[in-house]
Amino acid sequence: MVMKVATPEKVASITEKVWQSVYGGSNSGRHFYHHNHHPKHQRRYSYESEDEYEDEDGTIQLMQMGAERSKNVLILMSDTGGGHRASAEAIRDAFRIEFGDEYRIHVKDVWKEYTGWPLNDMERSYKFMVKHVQLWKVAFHGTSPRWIHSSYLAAIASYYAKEVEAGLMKYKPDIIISVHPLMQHIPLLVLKWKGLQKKVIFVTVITDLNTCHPTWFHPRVNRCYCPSKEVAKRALYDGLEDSQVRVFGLPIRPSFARAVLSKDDLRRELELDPDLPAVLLMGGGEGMGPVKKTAMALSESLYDKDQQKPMGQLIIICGRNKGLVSTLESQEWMIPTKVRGFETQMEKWMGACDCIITKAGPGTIAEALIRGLPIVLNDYIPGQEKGNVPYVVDNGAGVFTRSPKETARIVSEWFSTKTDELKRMSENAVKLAQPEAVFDIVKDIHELARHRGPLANISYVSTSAVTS
Ligand SMILES: CCCCCCCC/C=C\CCCCCCCC(=O)OC[C@H](CO[C@@H]1O[C@H](CO)[C@H](O)[C@H](O)[C@H]1O)OC(=O)CCCCCCC/C=C\CCCCCCCC
Ligand SMILES: O=c1ccn([C@@H]2O[C@H](COP(=O)(O)OP(=O)(O)O)[C@@H](O)[C@H]2O)c(=O)[nH]1
Repeated sequence: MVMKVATPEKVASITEKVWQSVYGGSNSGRHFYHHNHHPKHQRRYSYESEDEYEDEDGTIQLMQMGAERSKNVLILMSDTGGGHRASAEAIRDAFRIEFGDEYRIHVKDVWKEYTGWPLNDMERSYKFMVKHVQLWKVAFHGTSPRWIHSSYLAAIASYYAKEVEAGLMKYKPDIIISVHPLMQHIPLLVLKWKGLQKKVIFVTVITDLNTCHPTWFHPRVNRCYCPSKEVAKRALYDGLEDSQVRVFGLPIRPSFARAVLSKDDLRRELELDPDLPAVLLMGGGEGMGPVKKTAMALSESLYDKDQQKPMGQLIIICGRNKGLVSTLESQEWMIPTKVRGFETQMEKWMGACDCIITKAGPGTIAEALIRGLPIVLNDYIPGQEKGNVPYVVDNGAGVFTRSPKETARIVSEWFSTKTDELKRMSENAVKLAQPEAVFDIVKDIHELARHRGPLANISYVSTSAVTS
């Protein structure tokens, strides 16, 4: 039985009252802990027959003695781009849909919460590096050899061992899922040093479609979920065994996979023109790439000068790029145009449109394929996104051009003289889509957990043994 009661700081007194109402009498002999985020605080985690800790929303969870305990799943991610969080949330939602209360999911950037530089600042460092493309190229390719990244990450692991340990143990994970290239080596080393490697299930879910960085492949994971055959080949080449590798697709939010959406209804809801074909323009979670130039070119090309009326409409989603929103909001448009910031219901905007223009982000590509949107790729980040271009183009689901004018020309042809090409690409996109991937992944993890038997008796005792 799981009880939800009120929240954080007065934990001990409230919790004691609830314990009394559940068990009666005193709670002596049981441990109640204040969850202080500071890593230096020593904690003791007892995990056998009762359980109490803070939930995602700050609520305290109590488990009754002898009751079947929900299994804790910790999903490790970082907001370097928008794709890792989107995949993590997709996995969380699929667990809830498939298994309800059987699993308790925590989506966390443990590095940010618990460690120090450079791990706690990856978002900013990454943004800086990808803005200076040459720097990112050197970092990406320079760290590809295993001996370089393994020794680098091992050094960081030993420096931050205690903090990482505290960050992981706060969630008492039975299962750890990494959806980030830099979150295999460090946690696996810390688990090994703590003697927990065989008790905690550790899986990697790769969120790059093709040319991913070798840090994704760690030989000691229980499973490595690859989104494509190309990535699986790389995993096997890098030393993983067949038994570790599964290919289901890239995990996309269930709202994309299972929603039945009508374009007419969506256009009404989103206040779009009901009849004009619509193009969606975006640049990942951070609004990257040549968005402004492309928008201006589209405003020209989708205006029919002879008939003096628009032949299409434009929706621009800028993600977290607030500067881009304000620049675009101050422009004048010749066609109906909507400028939006970060949207939480991407499936609706994609469902209301007829094609998409985006940089080669794997999340956006996989979502667009599910919605059957032909794709114009207008940019890619060197390294991990480079291989996404042939993935889309060679499968006939889209085209690649860096030129905003060329992009605008292609879209205006799709909306006028080349509607058959648009239709064909849309069909190819649907063929390539893997909407069920996220469900296949969580079912496979569930099977792993079932075969592992009862996971409930891991005794998490925070010690200084790791660092010493
Ligand atoms: C001998 C030559 C040495 C070269 C000198 C380099 C020094 C090290 C500096 C930086 C390390 C760079 C790490 C590169 C590995 C990156 C692996 C990778 O694929 O990362 C991708 C992610 C971002 O995710 C992607 O986002 C995309 C969208 O924007 C898209 O969605 C894609 O699909 C996603 O996969 O990148 C990162 O998370 C990089 C974070 C950079 C952190 C930089 C910290 C700087 C300082 C020290 C490094 C600490 C970690 C060391 C790791 C070194 C070994 C890999
Ligand atoms: O306003 C926005 C913009 C983007 N996204 C999501 O952010 C992810 C972007 O991931 P991608 O891999 O395409 O690129 P990244 O942002 O990692 O560069 C996708 O799931 C998008 O649907 C979103 O939810 N709202």
